[in-house]
Formats: sequence, structure tokens, C-alpha cells
Amino acid sequence: RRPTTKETPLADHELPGPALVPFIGRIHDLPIDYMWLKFKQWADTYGPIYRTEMLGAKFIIISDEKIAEELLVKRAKIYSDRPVIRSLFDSKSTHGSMEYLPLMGKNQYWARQRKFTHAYLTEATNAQYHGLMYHEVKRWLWRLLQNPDDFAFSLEDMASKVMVTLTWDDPTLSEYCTKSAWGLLTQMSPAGPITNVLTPLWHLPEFMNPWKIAEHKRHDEQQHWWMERLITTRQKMARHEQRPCFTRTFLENSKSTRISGDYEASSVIGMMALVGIFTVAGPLYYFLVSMVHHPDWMKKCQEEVDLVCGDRLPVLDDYPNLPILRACIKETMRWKPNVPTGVAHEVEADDFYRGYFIQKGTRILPLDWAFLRNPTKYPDPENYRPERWLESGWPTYQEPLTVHPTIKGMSSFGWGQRQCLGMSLTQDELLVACGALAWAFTLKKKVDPKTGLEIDVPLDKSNSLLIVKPDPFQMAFEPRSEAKTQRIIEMWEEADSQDQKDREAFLQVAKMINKEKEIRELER
Ligand code: HEM
Repeated sequence: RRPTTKETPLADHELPGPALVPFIGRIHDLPIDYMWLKFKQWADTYGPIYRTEMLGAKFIIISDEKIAEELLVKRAKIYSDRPVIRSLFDSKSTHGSMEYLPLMGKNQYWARQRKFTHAYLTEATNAQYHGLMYHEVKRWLWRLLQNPDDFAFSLEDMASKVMVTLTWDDPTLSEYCTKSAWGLLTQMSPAGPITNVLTPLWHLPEFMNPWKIAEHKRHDEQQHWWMERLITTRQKMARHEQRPCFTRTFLENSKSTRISGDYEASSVIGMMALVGIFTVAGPLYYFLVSMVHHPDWMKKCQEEVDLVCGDRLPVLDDYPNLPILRACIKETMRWKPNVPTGVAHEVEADDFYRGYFIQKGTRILPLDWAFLRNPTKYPDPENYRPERWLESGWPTYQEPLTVHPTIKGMSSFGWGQRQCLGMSLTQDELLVACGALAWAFTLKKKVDPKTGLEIDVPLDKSNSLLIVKPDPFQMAFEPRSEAKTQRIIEMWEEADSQDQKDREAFLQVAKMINKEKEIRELER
């Protein structure tokens, strides 16, 4: 564990790590792009737990799951805070802004919003999302038929529509919500504004600080939109026109929650809508990439779905019978993790671990890229091998196959008290969406009409934000048969028409109630 190179002289209790330059630490050769690869490279030199520094901020990078477990789970009491994100105002909510649950410090707002979010998402999961995932997946298949080249938009829009329908029962909000999520994701990522890395720049006075000016605008617009959603819901409720959704549930029960009022409620609900978009879109994109590169597994998924579902789309109750599909989804998330650096925790008190000193305020980075490329747990880690989840003899094989493989509990969802609250939603949406893709299409490389050659789908090109997605690429969605093409069209037309009827019927009832109310008031 102790490094031997001359460049890392150690104080007695100091962790190994790359040589540090006074004041700047080690940022000069840490690339902003694909930062996780450099962290992994250092891990290969300095071991599964090492330290580095950036402009005075201390970091510990962990690349062994056991160590992450020992620190972030077993010692969660002092390892569950978050570091400040420089380019957001009050990201930790130390001063009561109460806006971004996943970024909050370990304070009272975090505790009550975590509870709230957990309760709402669990209710939705138990109700199988009131059927809305099936609805949105039908829309997506139909859109893929109509405009396959626009798949990136329709993929993200599906994930967004699921979230905005859960939160406000209004799928038309999806495009704006996706933009808003992108704005926040960029602002909070080290690869976003330069002020997240060269942090002193953030402290320039606002009149000469373009980053603060831009962030004020972004923040205020987002906050205004969240509040508008809450107020609109309340107004619709007063006219009996609001169908069930998270915001309505909150407004009906606001007296019995610990959420402090409209501002906090609009934020916790708005944040829930945002956080479920790019997180789910990432594995969906990479499922496409994985299938295009592995036609043999594509075929196995199709055969399994055909056998289990026949001429209907997969539903959540099919889960136990779709182990191959689940293995392909889980292996996608292992092979191409979409939060590859992991999300940092901050230590709240001085501590010792294996004789090493960990200072209060240190940021702990559980490096998911490294966990998922551990050759002992995942032999042949660089390759896509779904069989590691399906065949005994692989270290990750687990029975029964009606339950395993499951993505729940994967290292990608984080650790201890801060572990992700969206595991079930992610699992369910991926099963329904990837199952539907396998039912409907053969996912293939696109052929260039000019050259007749296949267009490559790159494996290692992505952005470098905290939640990554592949750079734009081209591919083909080949309908599996004329009958399926027809079925996709019929299914969407039926679902869409039923949805419109349901909405109209609800408004009709509202009209009657309002009319009766008016009459009663006139009689009084
Ligand atoms: C593939 C999909 C997803 C991945 C990989 C993912 C990953 C993560 C990670 C790494 C964290 C931080 C954990 C830690 O600090 O140790 C997190 C937190 C969180 N996630 Fe997810 N997530 C996903 C989907 C979702 C979805 C769909 C939702 C909700 C709709 C969600 C809601 C949250 C929330 C609210 C937190 C904050 C928890 C806290 O700070 O206490 N996530 N997620």
C-alpha cells in the first residue's frame, strides 16, 4: 500500500498519492475530459485509496468497493456530507435555500426532503407508475418509426415525459424540463463552468463576473418555473381540473408534512422531475450502443421477449421471466457507467482509516469506473459479457434468476445514507423501454447510402459531465416485421386516443362540479 517512488514522500499517516504542487495541488495534469480515466490511472499507481488536492481542496479517491463500504456505509455517520459546488448559489443549502436535494449538505432540509422523495417515489413504484411508463414507451416506439434519426431527442423526451407526468401530470412540459435539467447538470459539473475548477474566479464581484451573472439568470428561471408549476397545480385543483400527481398529493397533504411551504415543495418536486431524466437516458443510450455492437445479445433478448410476451409489449410483471434482458441492461450499466466518477461525499470529522489520517472536510470520491473494471469481480472487464450475470462460474453470478440480475444496489447508485433514491424507477423504466425495443426493432448500424458502408458507432466518445451520455451518433431501428410496424402504430393511436378521452372525461366531471357549486352559491 505504501508507495516507493521518490515523488511521494510520506508523513507518517499520510495516504499515498501523486506529487502535489504548493497551492494548486494536482490540477495541471488532471484533464477535465474523461477525468475518471486519469483517476483510474492514478489508482493503478497509488492503490485503492489515495489522496490528491485541487486548489486547497483535499480529495481521497477510492477504487475498491470494500473500502467504499467501510467508509461510506459503515462510517456513514461522518461520511455523508456533500462538498460545496462553487458555481451554484448555496448548493449545500447551508443558508436555507432548500433547492437541490442531491447536492445538499447533511442538514435538516436534506433529511426531510430525502424522506419526502423516498415516500413519493415508492408510492409511484408500488402503483406501477399508474401505467404511464407503458404509455410513454408506446409513444417512443411510434416516434422511432416516424423519425428514427431523431432517436436521441425522443429517447430523452420519453424519460422526461415520465418524470413530468409523475410530478405535474403534464407531458407537454417535457422539453422545457429536459433543458432545465441540462442547465443544472452543466452548472454543477467540473466539466461545466471554469469556476468549478478555478474556484477563486467565482469570487470576483458580480458586475465583472460573467459566471455569476449567468448563474443568477439560470437559477431564477428554474426557480420561477418550479413555482409556476406548483401554483398552476393549485389553481387547477381549485377548479377540480387537476388529475393525481405528486404536486397535487403534496397540496392535499401539506399540513401533515415537514416541508416548510410552497418554495421548498416546488423545489423538492421540481428537483425530482429533473433528476430522473439524464440518469435514465444514460443507460438507455448505452443499451442502444451495446446492442448495435453485440447483435448476438440483441437476438437473445428478442428471442426471450418473444417467448415471454408474444404479440404484446413486456410489462413489469414479466420481470421474473426476462433474465437475459436484465443481464444485458445490467451489463450495459457496468460496461458504460453513466456516473463514472461517482458522486463525492464530504467527511464531517477528523478520522483514521487503516492508520491513515482523513481530515475533516476531505472529499471522498467513490470511483465507479474503477469499481466496475475490477478484474477479480468482473473478469474480462473491458468487454461486454452479459453471461457474467447468467452463468454459474462467474464471480457475479447469483440465483435465483427470477430475481437476479438486478441493478438495485449496484455501486453506480452510490453509498450509505446518500444512496440513490431512484433505483426502482430506473430498473422499471429500463425493463419496459429496453424490452419494448427488443420486441419492436432490430438495433443496427446504419449504412451510408453514398458509400454502402456501415457507419461506426463509437464506444468511447461521451461528454464529461457528472452524468455522461455518448456523443451524438447514428444508428438504424429496423422494424422486426410489417405486423409489428402496424401494431406499434395501432398501440400508440389507441393509447393516445384513450388518454385524450380520459383527460376530457375528467374535465367534464370538473365542469359539472363547478356548475353545481355555482348554482349552490347563487342559491345561498
Ligand atoms: C442509472 C440511473 C441512476 C444512477 C446511475 C444514479 C446515481 C446516483 C448517485 C451516484 C447518487 C449519489 C449517491 C451517493 O452520494 O453516494 C444518486 C443520488 C440520488 N439519486 Fe440517483 N441515479 C440514477 C437514477 C435516479 C432516478 C431515476 C432518480 C429519481 C427519479 C434519482 C434520484 C436520486 C436522488 C434524489 C439522489 C440524492 C440522494 C441524496 O443525496 O440523499 N436517481 N443517484
